[in-house]
Amino acid sequence: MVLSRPFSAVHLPPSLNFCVCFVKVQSYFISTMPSTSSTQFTFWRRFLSPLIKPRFKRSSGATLPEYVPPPPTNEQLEWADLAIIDLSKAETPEGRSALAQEVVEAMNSQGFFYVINHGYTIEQTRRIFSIANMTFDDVDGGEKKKYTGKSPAVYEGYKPRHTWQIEQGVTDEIEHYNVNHDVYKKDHPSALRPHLDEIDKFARHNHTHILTTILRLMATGMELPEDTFVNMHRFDVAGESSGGYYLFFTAPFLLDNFIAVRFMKYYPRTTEKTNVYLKGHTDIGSITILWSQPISGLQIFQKDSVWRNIKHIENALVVNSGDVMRALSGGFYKPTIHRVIQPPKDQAALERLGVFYFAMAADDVKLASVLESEENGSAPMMGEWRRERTEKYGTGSMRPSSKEDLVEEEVILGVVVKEYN
Ligand SMILES: O=C(O)CCC(=O)C(=O)O
Ligand SMILES: [Fe+2]
Repeated sequence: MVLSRPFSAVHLPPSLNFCVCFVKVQSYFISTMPSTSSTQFTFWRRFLSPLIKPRFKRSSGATLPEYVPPPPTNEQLEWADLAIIDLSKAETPEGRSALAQEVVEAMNSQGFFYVINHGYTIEQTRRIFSIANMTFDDVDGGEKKKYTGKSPAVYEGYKPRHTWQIEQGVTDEIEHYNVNHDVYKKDHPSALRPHLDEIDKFARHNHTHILTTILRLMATGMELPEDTFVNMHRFDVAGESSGGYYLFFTAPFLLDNFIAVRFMKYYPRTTEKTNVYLKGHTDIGSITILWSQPISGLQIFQKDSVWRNIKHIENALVVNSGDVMRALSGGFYKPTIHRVIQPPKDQAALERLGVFYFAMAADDVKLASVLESEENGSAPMMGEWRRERTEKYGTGSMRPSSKEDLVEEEVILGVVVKEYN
């Protein structure tokens, strides 16, 4: 540790000198913190950022290899009949109250819905898919290793293939790259750096336009004040804190918000052991925004106990809610079980590229129903839930349910979590 720079303010009055030294030592401490843990926080980074040497430069103008999406399947699968929410109608109060009812109905019937007119053009969306593809195809193994998430409790950076158990003796073929919604919070592989501003805009658009509108519609659908859920999903936790003594000195180290853009690539399976690529599950977080892509395989488990397929709609979003919305809404919005199986024959040999925005509440949000007036002491905090669920996922810790066939389960923080085969 080189102390000469942090302690270079020796000509200032002692009290000021102490402050400068304190801040600089803090800044050194924070800049060296392991970025995978929940101890590295936006507030301090923002506050001290002028004092921290940038770890990489932004640049732009690099060419982006174009990803050409494959055609949709020609096979006649059994498709789920999902509602289409036209987000452009949310611009007026009348439009919003009509859409809120549509969202409630869609959530109660299928649990998934499409969103169109979300504000991104086909060209903008295609560029994001090109960036996603490049993240897997144009980064070498050494760099991938360097940017692989260090903790199983946090989805950050790459998640390599073969880290989850699908069934006995079968692991996953899925590679991730997770980007915190605060895109500049961490360093990224060199191929991605010229495109960080574009990813940043994408994260902000997903958050401030799409997620926020959906959360408002869901609150309105429950006759709650429009911003009830939005307030729990602040883009920048620290930016909204009041700056009181406690928050200033303590809470920033405890708070974060693990909303992330996720790029995902499924590689074709070479073993015939199972056609399941991602086991039936409900999502850990609150809202999942899936940018529709043409390779089939995503299925939802419907009320008549039939798995039905999600059809691709060009430049639409496929939206669903997860465990967190169930908790916050007191069961009003229940998550729908879904899985990914091997794509149909005409697509089975293709790689399946996905782009997502996974929203979670901020770590300091208690996962209790907003309808309960009494404080629910046993409800977990978002941060605990996120860490426990993420850490246990795919480890094979689930056990067969004694009540339901083909279901495995375990109890996490007092909540029964299930997976479906
Ligand atoms: O790849 C997909 O289509 C869905 C993935 C998914 O359900 C998930 O990552 O939670
Ligand atoms: Fe999912």
